[in-house]
Amino acid sequence: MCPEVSLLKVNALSIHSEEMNLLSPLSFELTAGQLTGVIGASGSGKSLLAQALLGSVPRGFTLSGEVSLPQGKRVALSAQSASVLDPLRTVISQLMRRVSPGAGKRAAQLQISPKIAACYPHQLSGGMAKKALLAQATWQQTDFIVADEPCCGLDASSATELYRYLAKLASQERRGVLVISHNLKHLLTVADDILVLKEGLLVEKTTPEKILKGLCAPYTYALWQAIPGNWGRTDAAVA
Ligand SMILES: Nc1ncnc2c1ncn2[C@@H]1O[C@H](COP(=O)(O)OP(=O)(O)OP(=O)(O)O)[C@@H](O)[C@H]1O
Repeated sequence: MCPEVSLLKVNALSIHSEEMNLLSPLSFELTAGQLTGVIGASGSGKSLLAQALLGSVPRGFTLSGEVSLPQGKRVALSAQSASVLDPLRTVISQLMRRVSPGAGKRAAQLQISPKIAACYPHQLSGGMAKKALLAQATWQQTDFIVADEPCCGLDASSATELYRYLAKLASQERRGVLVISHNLKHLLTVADDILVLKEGLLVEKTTPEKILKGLCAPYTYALWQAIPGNWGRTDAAVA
């Protein structure tokens, strides 16, 4: 078994203006070879955190704090919206610009069909666009991948397949993978750690094991109770 190497350190990262805090100072570490989930209600700051990790903030806001990576390590973002794709290029021509050795194998795993490959962005369904966005991030062969809602819009079996693929990127390729998701049920299955955000604040960094035992913050527990099938349940230990 490979020893775990700390890959990415976040120290007091925040997004703010004179009037408001969008992301309050938060600190955590992400580890190579692990999949970390980010969960929280809509508007809790998940996408802002993803952008902040890559040094980007909304116009009029300031980024403070530090994101440090070992020298030579890089981060790729699989964005939430397909608007980041070049509207004038087919998916395959955009992917080939980032191609690297081994990309063919990953294309097969991600099942980028010839149909998706040949599409211009406006011709993609929501799920097809998600696969194209994730492929674009993984093909860059970076040491760290941030995937913002990679499975939103996918059918259940494609989503399960994609979560398994993300977990393999971490466990087999020893990459650090951060997955932002509304789907706590999937994250409980694949994540090593889970960051819980609420209104721009980091509630806690916890683990699926702790959540399933109910050993978590009340807000995290409420998210667990919101999973269809858990409504009204108070026995987290048998999720
Ligand atoms: N450009 C912006 N200017 C001002 N406020 C913004 C901007 N972008 C995001 N926000 C605010 O920051 C907060 C967090 O937004 P963010 O997109 O990170 O939420 P999220 O947790 O990813 O939500 P969702 O799950 O719905 O995608 C929201 O209240 C949002 O209104």
